[in-house]
Amino acid sequence: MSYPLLVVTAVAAEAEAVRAGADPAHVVVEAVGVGPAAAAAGTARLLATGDYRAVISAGIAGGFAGRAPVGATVIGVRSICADLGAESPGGFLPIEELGFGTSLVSADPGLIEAMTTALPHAVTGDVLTLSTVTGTAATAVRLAEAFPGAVAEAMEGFGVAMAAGRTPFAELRTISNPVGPRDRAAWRLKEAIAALSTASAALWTTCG
Ligand SMILES: O=C(O)c1cccc(C(=O)CC[C@H]2O[C@@H](n3cnc4c(=O)[nH]cnc43)[C@H](O)[C@@H]2O)c1
Repeated sequence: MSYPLLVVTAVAAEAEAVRAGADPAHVVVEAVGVGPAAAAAGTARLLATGDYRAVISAGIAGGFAGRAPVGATVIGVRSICADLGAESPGGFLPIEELGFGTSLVSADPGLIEAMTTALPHAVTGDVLTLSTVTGTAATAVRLAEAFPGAVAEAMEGFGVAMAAGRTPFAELRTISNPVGPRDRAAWRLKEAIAALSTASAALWTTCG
């Protein structure tokens, strides 16, 4: 028998949605906190204390205009830490240009294939990880231009991916709000959580 799949979320509401329809013998779901540091620390702790065949970072996210609308399901092919680097007079310098490693983790191709088969209507693309949620149109435009493959932004994927190391990794998101001017009251939390539950249940039929 193979090891279970580990799904890491930020908050309990996301974990409950992901658990829907999952067999706990095959899928373990844990909420570890908001942001890349909490995500990395929580994932590392879980991987050090149990055996898992793969790790998925799952939850809600902001969607880039014209790429992932509110209510969409997103499969992250790459998780990119968009604010890891340095400012310079000429603009943002990613960590790669500083010579200190990587800001990008590619998802496991086998997981992506299984997820796109289970979720044929999902949007596939890069998911940005940010410690600060985008709250202005100017930042949304800057990020969309700097990351043409980015369809969504959230706060945990890259942290989970870095902790996963050689364990196969992927990111699953459902869109609660557009990336742009902050309007927390307009976030479609209920709809995004429902979409996360539906997507997860579909996923467990093939990946669970
Ligand atoms: O208040 C609630 O009921 C509730 C239920 C589920 C989730 C939440 C959250 O606040 C989760 C925070 C989580 O959301 C991700 N997220 C969502 N939109 C964005 C965004 O535009 N930019 C960055 N992150 C976003 C993020 O991963 C947070 O961990 C509340």
